[in-house]
Amino acid sequence: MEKARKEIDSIIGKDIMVLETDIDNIPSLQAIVKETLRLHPPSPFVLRESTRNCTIAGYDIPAKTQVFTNVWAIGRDPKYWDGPLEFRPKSWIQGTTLSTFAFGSGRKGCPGASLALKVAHTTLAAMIQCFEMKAEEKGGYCGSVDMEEGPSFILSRVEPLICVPKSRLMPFPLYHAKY
Ligand code: HEM
Repeated sequence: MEKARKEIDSIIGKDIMVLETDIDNIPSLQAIVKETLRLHPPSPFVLRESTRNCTIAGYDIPAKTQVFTNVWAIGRDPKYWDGPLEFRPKSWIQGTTLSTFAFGSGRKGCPGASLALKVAHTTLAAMIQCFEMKAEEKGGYCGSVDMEEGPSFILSRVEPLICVPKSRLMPFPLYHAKY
């Protein structure tokens, strides 16, 4: 997060607010979003129905069977990821050939993926630029976040995240200053 903040401060500065068009120049921000989607895909399963009898990984699947792909487990598989349970955005910056399945894949893949990424990148960039966040834990603000997830088809944390934002910049006058 600190690396992304430094990139935003050095590329965009503190006088104007980060915009969607700046995102291509902030690689660490894109890496943070990809790494978050790898470890915590909002939709942990992708569902398909087999059109004919087939065999997948040694399992015989009859036609018309619903098959769940466990996107959450693929993102944490030690066969593919070094330190799979650690949050390592760096591996995306170093140019991994791997990808995230958080948006599914193929013809039925999420049609909203590029919109979702644009919104996530721009919102996160503005939050990092404008605020320092402190996470609340058991009555105090310790700065760490409990990411334990509860069982569900849409992943959410067991403990809700409560953050206190501390302003670093005044966004609105800065935003207007660009026009
Ligand atoms: C972080 C945000 C999002 C995530 C993680 C996400 C994830 C997914 C996943 C995993 C699927 C199933 C893909 C598959 O079966 O291969 C899906 C389908 C879909 N998503 Fe998203 N999505 C997101 C945002 C959006 C947005 C912003 C929109 C619309 C503006 C959208 C619209 C759809 C639609 C319409 C489908 C069904 C596609 C079909 O059945 O052919 N999604 N999404």
